[in-house]
Order: sequence, then structure tokens, then C-alpha cells
Amino acid sequence: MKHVIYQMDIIPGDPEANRLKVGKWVKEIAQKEQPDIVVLPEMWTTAYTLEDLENYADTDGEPTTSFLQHLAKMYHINIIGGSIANMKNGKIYNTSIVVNREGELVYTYDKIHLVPMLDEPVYLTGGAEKVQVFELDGVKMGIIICYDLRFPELARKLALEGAEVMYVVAEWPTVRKDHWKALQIARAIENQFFVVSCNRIGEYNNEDFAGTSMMIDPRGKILKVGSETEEETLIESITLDLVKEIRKDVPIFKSRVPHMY
Ligand SMILES: O=C(O)CCC(=O)C(=O)O
Repeated sequence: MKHVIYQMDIIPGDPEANRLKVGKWVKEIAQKEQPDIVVLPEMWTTAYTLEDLENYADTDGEPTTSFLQHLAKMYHINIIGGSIANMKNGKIYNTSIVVNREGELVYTYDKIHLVPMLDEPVYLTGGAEKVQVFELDGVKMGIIICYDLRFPELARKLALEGAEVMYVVAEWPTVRKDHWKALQIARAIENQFFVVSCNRIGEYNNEDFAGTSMMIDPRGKILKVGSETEEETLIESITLDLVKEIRKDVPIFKSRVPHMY
């Protein structure tokens, strides 16, 4: 499965400009690389313009969902659409969107864990629906958003439901970049699945973002890693057989004794 990650810089508070930017990038990369899956970062339409999100947020996922569906169908690619600020019933959520090659909306997820360090709980509402796995090209997968990475029980639930790949879409700050790297590797090793992440780079509101988007295999080997500061496109194919291989070699899912803890 050929993956392409867009480690992008985000234009603050200008969803239309960011959609144009993503549309241009998808067109180029789809024609040049014919990827199976492209991955976008967290809150890529607005950046963390929290105080003004009422003006910039999508409503019930639109217009961004239709925009991604159109791109997916046109270029016949699956899209892990990062996340967007999304107004629903007067509340704003941080919502991930996943679209398949046919342009069908496969899954949405509202970020459950809101970040106190960035004042997210003041401006956003936490998701109230349970995380689930979804399928693209017949493969079970999961998606989490940024701060969710700190909650291993969330990643474990996805693994237990059969996820072989977990996507992490993020705007993770540079100040905690060591945590970003270590936690991704840990989640891959402990769940024996691929971790594919997309973090933004650049700066907003005196916060630098850490880039370092990654593709990590189920043994914890880093297959690809982005720079800390540059807008980049990362390209790598993953071989899903590795999930079965490591789970046979080190059978942690058979060794678990959940009723003891
Ligand atoms: O957990 C962290 O250190 C960063 C989390 C974050 O920036 C986010 O969820 O947007």
C-alpha cells in the first residue's frame, strides 16, 4: 500500500486557501506517484485559530467532506483527511474524515481527548462517539488525533478490533517533540501494527510545530521520517504481511491476560 503524507504548513484562518493548496498537491502527487492512500494533518483547513473558529469551521463537515470526496473519486485514491474544525448543533468538534477511492465517506471521528495545554477544551467539544476501525481496500485501520496518542488504551482498542494500520494526524508542538517520536514508536511496538503519522510544520501564535511525520512498521522500525521544519511529501509503501509475521514471532495478543488487569 503506497502511502503519501503531506507534512504541510497551514495558512491560518483561510480554509479556502488551504483547500486550494491541498487540491493542487493531491493532483500533482496522484498523477506522479499513483498512491493508494494520502494523509493530511490535523486542523488543516484553519490551523489552531481557536478564538475565531466560529467563522472558519465547516458545518456538518461541509464543504470539506465534499471537496475530499471529489478529489478521491477524481484521482482514484483513498484519503485520510486529517481533521477539520467542524460545527455541529452549535458546538465545534475536531473531526477526522476518511474517504475511499470511490469518493465514499467511510468514517468520521471527533477527537475525544482535548488538549488542556492548547486551551482546546475552552473552544472545542470532545467527541462522544466510540472509536471504531474502518476499512480501506479491504484493510482494517484506525485513526487518532494528536493528543490521543498519549492514551495507549485507545490505540489498543483499535488493535483488538483488528486494525493493522493506525494513522495519527497532528499539530504537535516542537516543545514536546521527543514525546511525539517516542510515543509513536511505542504504540507501533506494543500493538504490532503500522503507525503512519502526519504532523504540520511551521508556526502559529508563538507555537512551533514539530513535523517529523513518520511511517513505523509493526516491529518499531522507522521506515520514513520527515524533517522538523520543512514542508515535505513523504512517500513509502507498507507491506501488511509484516503484521502477521511479528504477531507470530512475538505473540503478545495470545499472551494477554486481560482479566488480571
Ligand atoms: O500532547 C501533546 O503534547 C500535544 C497535543 C496537541 O498538540 C494536540 O492534540 O493538538
